[in-house]
Amino acid sequence: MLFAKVRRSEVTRVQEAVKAVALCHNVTPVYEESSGQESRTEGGDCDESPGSVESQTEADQHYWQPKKETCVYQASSPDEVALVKWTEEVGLALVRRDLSSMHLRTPAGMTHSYTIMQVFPFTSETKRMGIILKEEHTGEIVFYLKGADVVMSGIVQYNDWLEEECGNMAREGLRTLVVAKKTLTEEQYMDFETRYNAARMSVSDRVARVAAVVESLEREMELLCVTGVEDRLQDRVRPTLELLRNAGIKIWMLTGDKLETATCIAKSSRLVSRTQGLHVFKCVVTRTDAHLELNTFRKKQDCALVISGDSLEVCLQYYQHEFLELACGCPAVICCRCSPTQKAEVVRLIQRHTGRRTAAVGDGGNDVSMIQAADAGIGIAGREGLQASLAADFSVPQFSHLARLLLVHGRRSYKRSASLSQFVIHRGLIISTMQAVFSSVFYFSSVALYPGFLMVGYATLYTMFPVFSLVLDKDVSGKIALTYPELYKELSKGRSLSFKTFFMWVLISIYQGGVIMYGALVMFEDEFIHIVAISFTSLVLTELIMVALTIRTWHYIMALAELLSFGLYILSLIVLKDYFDAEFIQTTNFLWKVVVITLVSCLPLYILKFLRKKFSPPSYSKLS
Ligand SMILES: Nc1ncnc2c1ncn2[C@@H]1O[C@H](COP(=O)(O)OP(=O)(O)OP(=O)(O)O)[C@@H](O)[C@H]1O
Ligand SMILES: [Mg+2]
Repeated sequence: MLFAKVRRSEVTRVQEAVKAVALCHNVTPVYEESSGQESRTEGGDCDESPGSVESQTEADQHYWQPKKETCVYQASSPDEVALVKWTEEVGLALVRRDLSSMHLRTPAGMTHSYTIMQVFPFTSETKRMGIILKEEHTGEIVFYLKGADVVMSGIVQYNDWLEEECGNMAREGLRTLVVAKKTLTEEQYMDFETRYNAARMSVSDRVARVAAVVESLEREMELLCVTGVEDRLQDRVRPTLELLRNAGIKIWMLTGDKLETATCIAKSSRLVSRTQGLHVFKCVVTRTDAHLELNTFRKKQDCALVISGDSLEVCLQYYQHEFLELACGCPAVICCRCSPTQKAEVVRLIQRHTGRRTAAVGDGGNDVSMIQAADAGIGIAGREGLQASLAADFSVPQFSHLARLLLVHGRRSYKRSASLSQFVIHRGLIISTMQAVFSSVFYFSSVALYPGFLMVGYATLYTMFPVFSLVLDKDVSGKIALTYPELYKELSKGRSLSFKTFFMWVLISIYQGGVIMYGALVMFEDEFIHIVAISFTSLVLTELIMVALTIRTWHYIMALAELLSFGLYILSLIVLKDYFDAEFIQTTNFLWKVVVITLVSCLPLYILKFLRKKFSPPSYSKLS
C-alpha cells in the first residue's frame, strides 16, 4: 500500500517535470513540407491579444490531422530546442504554438491546450525565463520558471539535492537548467496581473518595477527537475585552439555558463591542457577576500585561471591593475557566469591594460556587445541565430575557420596593407623630392618640374596598377601559414609597419628622388631641355622596378599590371609630343642615360635586399 503510494507520487512527479519542460520555453514548431520548400510559422509574429483563440478552431483541426510535413522546432536557444525534442521523444510533443496558446499531444493521442497568460522572456541578466499558463481543460493556472541554478536555488523550496546534482551534471560538461513550478489560484493571478500591468504602465523605473512584480511571484516554488544538455564542441575546435595558441594569441573564454561546465569545456577543448594547473578563484565578496585570493593566485605559476563573473567584478573594483596583470600573464583565463555587459567590459579592459589588439568570437546574442567592443569582432553563424554574425566584422560558419581567417587572411592582409601604404608614401615622396631638388637648384623658384598631364599620369596610369597589384602579394602559401603558426607570431612585433620601416621608405624615396634629379641635372648640362624626358622616364621605371623588387610571389595580374603601365608609358612617349621631343627619345644617348640613372637609383637597393636575404633571411623565405 505504502509502496504503491510512493511509486505513484514518483510517477506523477516525473510527469509533472516532463510537462514543465514541454511547456516552459520559447520554442515554436514550424511545419515544413516534405519537399523542404515551404515553411509555415504559427503565430510568432502576429500581434494577437491573449485569449482570442476561437477563430482558430478551423485551422487547429487542419493542423491536428496527421500530415506528411516534418516538424522543425525554432528557438533562439538550441538548449530549449533540445529539451522540447526530448519531451517529444518521451511522448509529450509540442504540436502547435502561437502567441496565445500552446498545444501538447500526449502519448494517448489526446491534445492538451494551454492558454499563455504571460511570458517572461529569458535575459542574460535574470538568467531565467518564466511562463504562466492556464490549462484549458481544468482551468488550472500554473507558473513555470526555468533558469540557471544560481538564481533558481534562491527561488525554490528548500531541498538538499539541487546543488549537488547540478554540480555533478556540470562536471560532465552539461549545461544545466533548473525547472520549478507554482500553482496559482484565480485570485492570486488576478492580483498579480493588476500589479504587473500597473508596473508596465508606470512612467519611471519601469524595468525595475516590472522586475519587482515578477519577483514577488518567484517565491517558494516547487522544484521539479534539473535538466542537462550536452553542449557539443564543433568540429576541430581543439586543433584550432592549439594553432591559435602557438600563433601567440592569448585566449580568454568568456561564458555565461556555470563554473563547472565552463571548466569541463575548457578541458575538453584543451584550452587548458590536462597537465596544466587550474586555479579556481574562490568566490570573493569583500576587498580583503579579493586581496587574499589574489595573493594565493600570485604564488602559482603557469596556471590557468577560472573566475566567476561576480568575483571578477569585485576584483576589478578594488584591484583592477593587479588582477589584469596576473590574468594577462596566465596561459588561459576562463570567466564564467559573465553577463553580456561584463564580457564587453573585459574586452575593453584588456585593450586598455595591454594596448594589444583584441578579437572577440561569439555565436549568440549575448556575445554581441563583446563582439562590438573588440577590435575585430568575429561572429559564428550557427544554431543560436544570426545576431552575433550580423553584429560582427567577420562572419564564419565554423569555429575552426578562425585559424584560416587569422593565420592566413589576417596575416596577409596586414602584410599587404603595410606594403601598399608604404609604397603609396614612397610614390608620393619620390616625386616631391625631385621637385624640391629642382626648385632649390633654381633658387627656389616655383616652377613645376613636370607639366600638366605628366603629373596626373604619374599618379594614375603609369604607376597605379603595379602599386595596387601589391594587394595580391603573398609571402607564403596558405598551407604553410597554417602549418607554421609561428609565422603569425612574428607579426605581433609589428615589424612590417613601424617607425623604422617608415623612415626606411622615406630615406629610400629621398635617395632615389635625389639620384634621379641630380643625375639628370649633371648628365644633361648641355641638353637641359630634355631633362623632363630623361628624369620622368627614370622615375617611372624606378617605380615599376621597385614594385617588382617588393613582390614576393608573382601573380599573373601583377605581371599584367607592370606590362600595362610600361606599355602605356611608351605609348605616351610617342603620343604626347608636347612633352617629349620625338627625335631625342629615339637616340641611344637618351637610352643609356636613362638606364644609368635608373640603375644608380635601384641597384643599391637590390643589392641591399639581396644581401639581407642571404645573411638574415626572414622566416617566411626559409619556409617557401
Ligand atoms: N532559454 C533559457 N531559459 C532559461 N534559462 C536559460 C536559458 N538560456 C540560458 N539560460 C541560463 O542562463 C545562463 C546564462 O545564459 P547566457 O545566454 O548568458 O550564457 P550561456 O548561453 O550559458 O553561455 P555562452 O555565453 O557560452 O553562450 C545559462 O547558463 C543558463 O543557466
Ligand atoms: Mg548562449
